[in-house]
Amino acid sequence: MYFSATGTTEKVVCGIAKKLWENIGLKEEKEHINIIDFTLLQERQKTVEFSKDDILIIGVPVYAGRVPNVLTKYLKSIIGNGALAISVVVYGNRNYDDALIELKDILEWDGFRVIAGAAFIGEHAFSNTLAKNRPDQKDMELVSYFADKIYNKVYKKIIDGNEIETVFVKGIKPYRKYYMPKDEKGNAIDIRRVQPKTKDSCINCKLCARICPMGSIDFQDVTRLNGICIKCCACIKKCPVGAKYFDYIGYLKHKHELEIKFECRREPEIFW
Ligand SMILES: Cc1cc2nc3c(=O)[nH]c(=O)nc-3n(C[C@H](O)[C@H](O)[C@H](O)COP(=O)(O)O)c2cc1C
Repeated sequence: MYFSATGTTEKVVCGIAKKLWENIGLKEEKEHINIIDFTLLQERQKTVEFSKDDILIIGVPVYAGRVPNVLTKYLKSIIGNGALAISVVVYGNRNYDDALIELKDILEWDGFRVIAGAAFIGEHAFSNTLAKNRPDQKDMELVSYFADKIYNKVYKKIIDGNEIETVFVKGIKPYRKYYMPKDEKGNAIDIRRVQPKTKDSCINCKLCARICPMGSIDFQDVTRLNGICIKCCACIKKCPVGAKYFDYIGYLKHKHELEIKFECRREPEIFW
């Protein structure tokens, strides 16, 4: 299961699932694997329930150092019934702060047994240069290694007949506040009300309206918003003619600051 507005979380979660099912030796993958992409609003209106024999691999991007708050209600509605879970967060090379521990806590609240966790890095949604093209080949090698570790942990315990241990992941409780960017004078830059604009070059293909995770872009008039914008940047990064953009000065400064301050490559962290 994943939420992935710009595709990086999807790549990591599907990479782990693919390697895990290769290790298990599943041939007819469709019989055993169920992919739930809950990026779109209509998918988040369905109920999802697991059984004790399932393994869930679930990933969300890090927004403001936490699990995206618009997803909390949906994530808390998943019914675990004692299934095993692997929690994954993907962040844009700044930090994942308390997102991984928060996701693990939500899964436990749902009734899952969380046996592994990971924080991977994906190209930052705001930028075309920060963590560019990640997860890359090196990241995907670690994805495979992580899947091997999960396989060994589960397989060995099943053979030995022991309970599979739950995992400790990095993070602080109580969780820190949502990360808020600051201007040069130290004042908070609030980008919550910022909305994307549309250039005249828009070809009205409606892709942005179809992929908006909040269903907020008006289908009849794609320059209008009918709901909230979470700044996921799906409409910006996926527009075939580059017609969507943000021009709010505080947002642009924050993006520029991130690109400079967090230029140095960070590496994924895995826990099992
Ligand atoms: C609203 C918003 C807030 C974000 N906050 C953070 C953050 O706190 N730390 C960080 O390193 N990356 C942050 N990012 C970057 C995303 O975590 C990163 O781009 C991720 O790869 C996006 O996942 P996706 O491609 O699956 O949508 C943020 C992105 C958005 C859209």
